[in-house]
Amino acid sequence: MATSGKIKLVTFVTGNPNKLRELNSILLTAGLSDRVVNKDIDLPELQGLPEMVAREKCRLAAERVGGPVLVEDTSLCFNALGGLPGVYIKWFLDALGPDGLPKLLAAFPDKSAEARCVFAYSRGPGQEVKVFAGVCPGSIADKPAGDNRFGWDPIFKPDGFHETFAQMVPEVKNTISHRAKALSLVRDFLVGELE
Ligand SMILES: O=c1nc[nH]c2c1ncn2[C@H]1C[C@H](O)[C@@H](COP(=O)(O)OP(=O)(O)OP(=O)(O)O)O1
Ligand SMILES: [Mg+2]
Repeated sequence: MATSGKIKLVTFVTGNPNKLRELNSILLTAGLSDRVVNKDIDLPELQGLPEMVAREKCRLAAERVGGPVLVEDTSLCFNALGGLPGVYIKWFLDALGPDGLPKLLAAFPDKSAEARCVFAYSRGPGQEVKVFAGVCPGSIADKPAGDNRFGWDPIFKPDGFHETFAQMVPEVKNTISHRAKALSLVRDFLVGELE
């Protein structure tokens, strides 16, 4: 376990292959994708504020892996609902599906929303946890549109675009998304952290 100096590899702990694919393509352009390896460990997720969820996930991942880890937690916040479903989006999506989510906003004229991504990094068990957040403002479409490959992508339209994330080519999503914004901070940090 590295406690000082530089590290060789970081383990990105996630069970979500779509997150992994996006991370790899975003970090590839920075020449860092071969320094991040994946492990699918089912970690318990404390619920609460997004940053705390990511920090706790990271602390547990570091204990399980015994070395440098990266995790992330993603939220989808509907402004008319005071930020809900937020960190609970996974359970709302599982229960309602992408076509059920817009119905939560049926009674509200305000369809605005924010996609939020918080990455958390630690060098190992008991080590400091650093967080990197990215936000993408947008709105919730009335109906799903596009490729139904990744979560709520078919109902989220980022501001400035007429398409949902699911209708975009990956290069565009990966330039403007919540994950891309958080990963640009992660990338700058990892450049100094990796040997
Ligand atoms: O860019 C995205 N576009 C569409 N959907 C997304 C995105 N990013 C996460 N999602 C979905 C996955 C999960 O239903 C929920 C977040 O929950 P979250 O706990 O962070 O993800 P997860 O459990 O799938 O993977 P992990 O093993 O990293 O915890 O939103
Ligand atoms: Mg999860």
